[in-house]
Amino acid sequence: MERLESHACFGGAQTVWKHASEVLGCEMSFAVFTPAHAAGERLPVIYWLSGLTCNEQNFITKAGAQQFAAQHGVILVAPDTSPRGADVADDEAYDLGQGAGFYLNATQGPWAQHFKMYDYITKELPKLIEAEFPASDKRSIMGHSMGGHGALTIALKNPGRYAAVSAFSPILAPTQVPWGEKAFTAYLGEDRATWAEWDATALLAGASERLPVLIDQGEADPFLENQLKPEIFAAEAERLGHPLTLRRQPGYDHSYYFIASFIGDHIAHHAAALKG
Ligand SMILES: N[C@@H](CCC(=O)N[C@@H](CSC=O)C(=O)NCC(=O)O)C(=O)O
Repeated sequence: MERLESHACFGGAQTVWKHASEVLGCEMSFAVFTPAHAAGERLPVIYWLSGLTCNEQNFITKAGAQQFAAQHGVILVAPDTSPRGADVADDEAYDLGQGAGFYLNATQGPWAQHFKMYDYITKELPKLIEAEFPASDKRSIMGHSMGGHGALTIALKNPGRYAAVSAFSPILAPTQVPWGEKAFTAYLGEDRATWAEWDATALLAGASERLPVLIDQGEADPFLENQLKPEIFAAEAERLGHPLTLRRQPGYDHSYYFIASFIGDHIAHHAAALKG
């Protein structure tokens, strides 16, 4: 593991690291904010999953989350959104390939060789974080857009592993919208039956844990109607009695200005669950 950046930040440290990922078969960068803490203290960890076109930098430079993590004594981990490199499959479009890993395990060529973001986020990364940083095994997960959906699917597929889950402007029914249909066809193939295990709305019915979901959604988000579709997820959550707080925020768009406006609420929500 190599440290690429280190900055004093709200009494703690914002660092960026590079390591050779066995699961993804490439070098990966990830960011870690570590608040001030006592020697030997182990802190809970919130994982943040970013959206299309992002890498580990977007969240740490735009969301303003560190001040709240410092207040609550939680570590923040923000990985890149896909495998990267000249040897890794890619596409010219912003919504497929590098920068668009969708937090699933691809089964189709040419993607299957490296695009195993689900295994990376749920297995390899937490193992590394809990071995190399002052991190406990208490974890929660949140994200934005493609990453908001990734956070939801990962929490739903791993009952008991995450103390809390939340999302900003998540893609909520990817098997029914253009971003998801395009990516799932490429990564998982034409057989839609194989898509359901990676769709948050489809996963709700089989969830064995009714972990409360917090979602913030901007009403002025240009992707709201065609790509995000919170109404589909909300209807399924209501049908199943799955606890959901869906906050529709008038005037806010899809950007990190929106995330920065409400990230304090999300970190407080996660900290309460992680320390409860
Ligand atoms: N370039 C595209 C849209 C790209 C975009 O809006 N990316 C979002 C995430 S979208 C869902 O996963 C993002 O987080 N961008 C990075 C940022 O720092 O804002 C287009 O123009 O349509």
